[in-house]
Amino acid sequence: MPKLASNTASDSLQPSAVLVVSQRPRPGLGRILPSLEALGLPAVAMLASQLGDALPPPFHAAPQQVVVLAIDAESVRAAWRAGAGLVAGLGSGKHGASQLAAGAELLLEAPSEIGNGSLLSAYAEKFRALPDAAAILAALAGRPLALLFDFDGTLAPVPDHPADGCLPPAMRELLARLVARHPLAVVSGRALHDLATRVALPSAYLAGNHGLELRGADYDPQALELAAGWRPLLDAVHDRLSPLLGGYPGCVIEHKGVTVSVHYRAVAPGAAVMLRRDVVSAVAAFDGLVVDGGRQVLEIRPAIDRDKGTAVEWLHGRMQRLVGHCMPIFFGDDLADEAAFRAARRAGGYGVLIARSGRPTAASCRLDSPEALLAALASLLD
Ligand SMILES: O=P(O)(O)OC[C@H]1O[C@H](O[C@H]2O[C@H](CO)[C@@H](O)[C@H](O)[C@H]2O)[C@H](O)[C@@H](O)[C@@H]1O
Repeated sequence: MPKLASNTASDSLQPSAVLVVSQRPRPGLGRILPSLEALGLPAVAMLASQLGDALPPPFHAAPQQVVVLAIDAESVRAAWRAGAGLVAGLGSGKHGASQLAAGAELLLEAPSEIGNGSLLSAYAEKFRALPDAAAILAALAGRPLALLFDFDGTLAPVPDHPADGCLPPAMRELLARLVARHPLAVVSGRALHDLATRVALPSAYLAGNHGLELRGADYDPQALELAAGWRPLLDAVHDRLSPLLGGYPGCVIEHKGVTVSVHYRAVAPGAAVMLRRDVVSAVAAFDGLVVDGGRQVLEIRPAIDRDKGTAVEWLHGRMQRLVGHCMPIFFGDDLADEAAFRAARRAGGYGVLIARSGRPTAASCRLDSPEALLAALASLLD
């Protein structure tokens, strides 16, 4: 069966589910699920070892859309690594203190506190009031950093048409100065050759097609070979979708070699709902592909463990081999950037969300726009 991912664009400040997580099986845990469900959320209990690098998808929730109620410190750490939207602890005394020390953002001392709604309000407040990244970046000036950027919506304004995305001259000039001090990468959903032309910074690392294509001071032949093997399938899905999407005025289909984007920014809103449904059911006929949702775009890609997060891990590893320890900071704006935020966070760095207002995210701070990013980055040169 084809795998259809459920990465849909939602800016709601309400979580989609609560996971009750413990390190060891605890038969009594099921008793607290009804009080969580009374908050209006689906709730399931699971073991910390089931969380892995990203949360499993009960109810098709992305990690940042989930609250974890952790029963012990190890579960707090596992939830944090997996990118849960909010990590709360449940326990009192020393037990609770160890959960706070492990990174719990909120502590409920007893199950009776579940009903007070603090889980939901802490979740909404966290994302409504994401810290200003400008102050954080200014404090990092002079430290060894690895700077990793998304392209569209982050370094460059989102264009009306895919062909029009371009790096503003002031941003290019600033990046050229930054790359002389810090290893720097651009990690994009665009094809690598397209990205390389638009970025035009010879010493920057590049990742195209959401991490399926990588380019740096050296190459990763394994990743490139892997990507090439998927081309025939992507050709076939492109050929299937092209005539279908001809019936949707304004729709743009972009074949990027190993992924395909369907842009519906200019499609009438009512028709866009049908377009999304048609694309998902057409792709379901092809084994081995997933459809991810972005902002006014559907991204069709191979169902393999490569994304912007794996790209950040690979690039950061390469950079550290060249320059020694450096803290990764990933700047991004869209849902595909969440995996990269999680990877930066796991490596002890930061994600910076570029957005006019907060939304559930694994980023730890926010800037309003590419223009605000330009100003904040300049402080790294002070
Ligand atoms: O990962 P990124 O660098 O942010 O690239 C994501 C996609 O960017 C481009 O699409 C963007 O512009 C489109 C034209 O207006 C718009 O429809 C879409 O919503 C934007 O995301 C690019 O064309 C895609 O290939 C990238 O995957």
